[in-house]
Amino acid sequence: MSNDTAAMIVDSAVYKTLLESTLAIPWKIDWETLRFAYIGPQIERLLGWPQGSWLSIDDWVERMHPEDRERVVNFCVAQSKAGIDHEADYRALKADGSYVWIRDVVHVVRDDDGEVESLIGFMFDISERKQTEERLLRLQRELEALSYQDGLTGAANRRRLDAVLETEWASGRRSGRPLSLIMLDIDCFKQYNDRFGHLAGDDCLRRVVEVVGTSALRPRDLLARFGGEEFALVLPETDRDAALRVAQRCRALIAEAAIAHPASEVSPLLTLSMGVATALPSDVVAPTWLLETADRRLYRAKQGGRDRIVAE
Ligand SMILES: Nc1nc2c(ncn2[C@@H]2O[C@H](COP(=O)(O)OP(=O)(O)OP(=O)(O)O)[C@@H](O)[C@H]2O)c(=O)[nH]1
Repeated sequence: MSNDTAAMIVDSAVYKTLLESTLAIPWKIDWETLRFAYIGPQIERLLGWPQGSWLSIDDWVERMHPEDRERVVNFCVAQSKAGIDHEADYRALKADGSYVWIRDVVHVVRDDDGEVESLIGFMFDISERKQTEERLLRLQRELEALSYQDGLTGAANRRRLDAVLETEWASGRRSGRPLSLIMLDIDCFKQYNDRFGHLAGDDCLRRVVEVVGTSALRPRDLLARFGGEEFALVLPETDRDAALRVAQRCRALIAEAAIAHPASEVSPLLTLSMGVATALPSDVVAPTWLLETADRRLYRAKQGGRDRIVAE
């Protein structure tokens, strides 16, 4: 044995030890036969399938989450055919039936003629990273939801109301369907607070949201807290008569809820005043027209003695 050969044998033993002692799992696939030429023994520790059970690319495909399979296989095959190094994240099936997130980093090896000869790569266990990513995504979604929600009542907040009004206005302009808005305000709420205290006032606001929330039943309807004890109900694709019926239902539901309000000037039970506005969204009038008109009508409902609806 020459010194060079002996050195090569020592080198390959060193490489093998190095490869098989890393957390990343090395592998090699022969491109012509699509069979595993090698896979690190660490694979058994990670996935539970013995080293010798990885025979062909089919074993790799079958041990992949069905939802990831098509995307990952199509992508890897296309990149390999094009001779492009690539990486893919997917869930690998463990022998116990659970899944592990894997990042496969693939190098395409070509022969002297430039033909693809084999694929070599490393599989990395990225479950922890994925879990962190998912946690962050969940937090982000929660934060997003919170930033569109009124903290006290859980109704949509002013920001969400403005955004929904804009999109529903645009949608109404396309569809030619009317958009309605009801402004609702609790009657003599100052006296309620004065009588029962601010915390009881907060509870009352929550209760009103709960009750009014059941009066508009379509998925696109939106109840938002406009500020203080004033709320807005957005009713897409709803004409004036239908909006008036929703307002009447609100009034009836609040009466049915029978929230005691002995300090009210209007009734011993809590009541609402409402202004209803309907528009055919067009380029001429802005969505603020709805807010202003409903608010003006609400003011007239207050002036007219409260506990009433003004719709024109
Ligand atoms: N508890 C509580 N009260 C609030 C909140 N926001 C606004 N208010 C109270 O709502 C009351 C609104 O008073 P006004 O604007 O005079 O209205 P009102 O007493 O309902 O009278 P009318 O609307 O004319 O019937 C004030 O006392 C505010 O302090 C809140 O988040 N919680």
